[in-house]
Amino acid sequence: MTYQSKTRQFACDPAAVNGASPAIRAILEKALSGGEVSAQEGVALFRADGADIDAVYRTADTLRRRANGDRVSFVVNRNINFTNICYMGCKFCGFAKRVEDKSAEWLEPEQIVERAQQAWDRGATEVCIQGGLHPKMEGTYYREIIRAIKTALPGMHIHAFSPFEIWYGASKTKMSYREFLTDLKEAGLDSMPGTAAEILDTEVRMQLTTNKLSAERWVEIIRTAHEVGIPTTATIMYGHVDAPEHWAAHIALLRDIQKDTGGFTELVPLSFVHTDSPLYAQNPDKVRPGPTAREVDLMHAVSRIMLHGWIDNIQVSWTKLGAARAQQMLSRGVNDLGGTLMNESISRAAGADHGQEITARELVRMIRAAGRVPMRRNTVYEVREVFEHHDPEELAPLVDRKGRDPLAFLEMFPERPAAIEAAQ
Ligand SMILES: C[S@@+](CC[C@H](N)C(=O)[O-])C[C@H]1O[C@@H](n2cnc3c(N)ncnc32)[C@H](O)[C@@H]1O
Ligand SMILES: Nc1c(NC[C@H](O)[C@H](O)[C@H](O)CO)[nH]c(=O)[nH]c1=O
Ligand SMILES: N[C@@H](Cc1ccc(O)cc1)C(=O)O
Ligand code: SF4
Repeated sequence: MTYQSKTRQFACDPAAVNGASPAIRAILEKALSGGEVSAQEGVALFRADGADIDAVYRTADTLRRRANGDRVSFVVNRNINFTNICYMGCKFCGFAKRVEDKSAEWLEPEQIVERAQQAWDRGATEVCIQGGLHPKMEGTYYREIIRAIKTALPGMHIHAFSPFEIWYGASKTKMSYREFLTDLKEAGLDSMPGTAAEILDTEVRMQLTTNKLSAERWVEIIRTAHEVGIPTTATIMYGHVDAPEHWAAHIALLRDIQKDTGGFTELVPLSFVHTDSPLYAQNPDKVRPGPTAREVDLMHAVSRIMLHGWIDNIQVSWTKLGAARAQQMLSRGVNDLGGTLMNESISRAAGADHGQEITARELVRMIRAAGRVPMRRNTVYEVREVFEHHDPEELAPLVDRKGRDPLAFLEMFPERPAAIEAAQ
């Protein structure tokens, strides 16, 4: 079955393309009238300059408004990295530690459940769980984590395990990807992060990592997840040894998968954090220190344009960019600010300094300050509450589980609870 696009529309908006050069104008007009921007045309958009850049941004903003209106969404969630012990040696990663390292961490199922329970008590609807590929870990541990959480918190959405972790679990249990994914779904896995994608290009991957899942396997596992009914996010990690050709091909590949499966919920561009990354430290002449500001703007805008009608949620990662830049991306085609996260570690381990958590209240304020309407969603983009009123006193009491107003509930914690603060 082919997934049908819901938001393809066929009206060009001349104001968006005013002032652009003929070549760029033609591409943008095609996008605005419902046509598909090819990978080659995507490269031209990534290379846009001068007045062309503004036309790219205006087009992305117009398409964003058509797809999402004025709403900007976010999800109340907690990030749980159950181990940072990993020997895969991805060169860009500052998160992985060896068993003997002082900061090495391993969480038992009870500790994971305890963190999930604290998150639930603060109004979280999702736990986002990923970890290192611990050499001694049993492949059955992934299932164990899911069962432990679902037993204690049947209503918590479990967004967990990258395709690389699925590859690892399937190899260790000697199951096929389909069997392993079906088993996890049966245990309660609700959706998966589309991380481990990095850049889906063999030559780039060879420079980033020697042991990581190939691009072909990433695609195979993602397609299988979608086929067995597990939706996933999609990511691209950019700004290191890559170029516009890789970005446009990567986005076009995601679009092709989506046409077949409809299983992607969103795209999250992840800017490479170079500060404490071995990749940059070992080769500062060849590796870029993350994307430039212009590249960050264009990545969000061109993703919106190329994916329009196929993946209509473009998320900005505040952990990579910080709140102020994340807010600016709302005029570059972005309609989602991701999760509150509570404990962010992967970006911090690579040297990012944007904090561990943004509260729901802060996100609401950020979105309002950008003139948009905040919307709390669940992981699969179902609306949970819309904050239409600009006066916080007027906020309709938007009721979540057990009749509780989750924002009122969050207010009970003006400070982060000590247990959350202490958790790494
Ligand atoms: C740290 S891994 C955890 C899951 C699992 N170990 C894996 O590799 O799939 C999750 C993702 O974090 C991102 N990441 C790691 N280091 C990064 C860095 N220095 N800058 C930006 N993103 C990074 C990568 O996209 C990676 O796939
Ligand atoms: N956990 C991290 C995320 N997660 C993305 C969202 O919070 C969420 O899980 C998704 O929106 C589900 O729909 N993003 C980061 O950049 N860093 C994280 O650690
Ligand atoms: N944004 C990803 C998860 C993620 C986790 C850690 C990162 O460093 C980056 C991304 C997802 O939900 O699909
Ligand atoms: S990106 Fe994932 S697999 Fe690679 S070293 Fe880091 S934690 Fe391990």
